[in-house]
Amino acid sequence: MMNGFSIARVHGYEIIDSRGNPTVRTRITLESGIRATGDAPSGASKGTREAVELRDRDGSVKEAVDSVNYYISPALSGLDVREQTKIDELMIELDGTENKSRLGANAIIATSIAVAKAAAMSLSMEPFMYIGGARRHALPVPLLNILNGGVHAGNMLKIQEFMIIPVKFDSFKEALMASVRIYKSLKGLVAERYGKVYTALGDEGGISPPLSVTEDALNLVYTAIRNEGMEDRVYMGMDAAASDFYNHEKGVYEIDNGTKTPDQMIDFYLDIANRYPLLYLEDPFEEDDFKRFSELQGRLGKVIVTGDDLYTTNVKYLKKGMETKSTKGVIVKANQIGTLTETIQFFDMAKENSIKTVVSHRSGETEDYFIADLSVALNSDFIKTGAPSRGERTSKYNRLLEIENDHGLEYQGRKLLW
Ligand SMILES: O=C(O)[C@@H](CO)OP(=O)(O)O
Ligand SMILES: [Mg+2]
Repeated sequence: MMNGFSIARVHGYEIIDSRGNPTVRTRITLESGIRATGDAPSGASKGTREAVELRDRDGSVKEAVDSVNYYISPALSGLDVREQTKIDELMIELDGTENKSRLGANAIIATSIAVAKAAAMSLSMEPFMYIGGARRHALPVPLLNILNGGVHAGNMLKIQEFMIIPVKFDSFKEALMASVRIYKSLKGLVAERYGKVYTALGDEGGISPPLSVTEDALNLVYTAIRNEGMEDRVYMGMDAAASDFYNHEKGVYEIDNGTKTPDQMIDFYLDIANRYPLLYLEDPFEEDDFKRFSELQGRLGKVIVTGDDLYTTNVKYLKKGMETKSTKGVIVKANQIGTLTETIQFFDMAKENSIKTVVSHRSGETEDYFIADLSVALNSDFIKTGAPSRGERTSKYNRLLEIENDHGLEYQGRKLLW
């Protein structure tokens, strides 16, 4: 039956992401006249098990846009926009492949997000309240990637992300403002040590100084934390994104101007955790080495070893990770799996098993702040959304500030000190 919640039109078109690459935007128009959009973000250091982002040979996403306009649109027309699960399942069925390679995960996730936003709007609800329902809502601890390496930067650092984690604060705002001070202090340090010309930013807005050795980057970040007198309240994190510097033929990691065997990598991380206040370590090994993730997690105690490329937001691989006790943390990226429904299933499975959750952006983002709402909706422990310096990252931070300002929710930081 047609009502105000019925989908009148689903329209896809190309926009650009933060690297200037074309990506998919879906706009949903309801019979009531309400309109909402959803954008597909895009990764650079992708896991091989991710759902497929359809990209044409010329770099455009015209084929994915066609999927929205010629396949998804007619199938969704007339459906009640509040039926998120039914709509997501319909798109999965319409695609018919294991990895969403026919319609494209970019076409499907943009639509899935637009559906949720349109439903929230038509109920006059904040997206986080609509998606989270009766769940407890709280503000996540941000993992701020303030120094960039790997495939996100032009330097020779192999570790992709060096993060600060403002845990011991009473509010999200205080935590964020302290982090901004550390970020600025880092920028000053780099200018002082290498010259201002070296304060260029990487893809996620972190400084990308001309370094090649992990230790130098860690030292810079820790010095910035200490310069601000924050060493008792702010921890450190890294995303190695190790699949990107693993040499499959030789079975070694190419890092710090040399190579390390997987066992040497374990010692390398243990040593870092001994000398720095490391709380978080993402993708320390290549994406098939569940066994070493588990060994490292066992030996690192309280450090949250986290799987990103390891799981690709897919319950199938999370189950495997749980069997092998591979990690205490998971990255949650909606476009890795392709629908909101599957993303939430993955999130819930992690949470039910006491695994720490990190709702995350991609290195190619748009200004849409949807993941900020998603993190609050699901009561995620962390949000990973880059440095506090570029619009596509600050839109998420500013949305979290807005939610805190308007709803005064609790900050997850103190609770994390288990
Ligand atoms: O590895 C990661 O965690 C992400 C986001 O930081 O990078 P990308 O989107 O390039 O996969
Ligand atoms: Mg990662």
